Amino acid sequence: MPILEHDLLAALAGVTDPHTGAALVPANLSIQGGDVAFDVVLGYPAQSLTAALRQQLIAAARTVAGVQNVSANVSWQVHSHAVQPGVQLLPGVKNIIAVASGKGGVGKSTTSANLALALAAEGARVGVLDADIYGPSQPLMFGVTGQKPESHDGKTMEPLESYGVQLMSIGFLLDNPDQAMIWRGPMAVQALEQMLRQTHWKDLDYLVIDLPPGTGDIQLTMSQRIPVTGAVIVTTPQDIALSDARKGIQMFEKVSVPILGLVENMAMHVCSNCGHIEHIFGQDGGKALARDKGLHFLGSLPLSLQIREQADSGKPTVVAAPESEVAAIYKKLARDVAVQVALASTEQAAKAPTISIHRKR
Ligand SMILES: Nc1ncnc2c1ncn2[C@@H]1O[C@H](COP(=O)(O)OP(=O)(O)OP(=O)(O)O)[C@@H](O)[C@H]1O
Repeated sequence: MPILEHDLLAALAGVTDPHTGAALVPANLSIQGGDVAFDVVLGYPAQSLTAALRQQLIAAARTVAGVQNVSANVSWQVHSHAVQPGVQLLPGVKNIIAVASGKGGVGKSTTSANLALALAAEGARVGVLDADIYGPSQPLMFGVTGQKPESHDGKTMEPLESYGVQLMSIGFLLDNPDQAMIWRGPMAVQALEQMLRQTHWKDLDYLVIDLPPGTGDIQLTMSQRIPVTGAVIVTTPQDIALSDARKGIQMFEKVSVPILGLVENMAMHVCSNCGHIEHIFGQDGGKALARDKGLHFLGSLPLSLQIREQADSGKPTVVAAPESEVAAIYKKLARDVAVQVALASTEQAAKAPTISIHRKR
């Protein structure tokens, strides 16, 4: 019995992308006798999902009359993103994700580190730029305190590498890690931009930038000068953090940087003795803010001793306890961010004028 392509496509469309909910579109479809072969390419790193999706697609194809053998290949590819007009692109970097918070101490650096490690765990090539001049904490979180970046040509710096992630931090360039940075805005922006552009980033799908907290001149100028794909806002559910997060959102809106979503950190505390849940910083404030501003809600992280201890010991949760519930939240969050990056690219492409080239006869 001949396989009807229409029936096959309808069956495959029943398998949806776990993050976007959209039907998966098979490419390179071939039908020969009872043999069916096709590829599915996701637009975000999804190493942990491909095997299960492949099984679902094979099972769906086998429901179609006449299908005997199915060969399905599920892979993913990250595309680079168009950036704000007039901003110089960064060689070796496809997408830049800025992680920002209005208020200090809400967990922006912890989220940046775990986000980067979770993207890497999903198979992406990832870098982190620690631009937090007030308290560079990535060297500590990645266990590379005291190490210095090398330069092979006297012009560019080689990023350090930890857990497969390329790393550059303002902290590597200070002689004394406890030294306070007392830079005025323009000087800080210049130093940060230099550090960004003079690092020899190698073939990155994503560069995560841990921005300094606040919404002042430094953050505003950096968002204008750095080719940012989009921003992730980190907040706690506490009113004061939410009010500062609102200012952060306004800042990115002002400079036309898309906001990829909002993370609610320290959302609840689970007592390690009795399991009782307490909302120390308030309940669902981040969710409500995301709803109010029409932003994608990326998820909630608990206030957890494990998150704090693992980050402090130079091994953030995603690498210290990769099978834990918390690591699963970070990995889902990372895939969600990557999906938002891919969607931002599509939207940007849709806004761009279509250019058709006609050959002169
Ligand atoms: N979900 C969490 N549970 C427990 N502790 C956390 C959590 N998130 C962050 N922390 C801890 O809170 C402190 C502040 O976190 P972090 O340095 O990530 O915040 P930040 O917003 O980057 O701060 P800064 O304003 O200094 O840049 C750190 O000690 C960190 O380990």
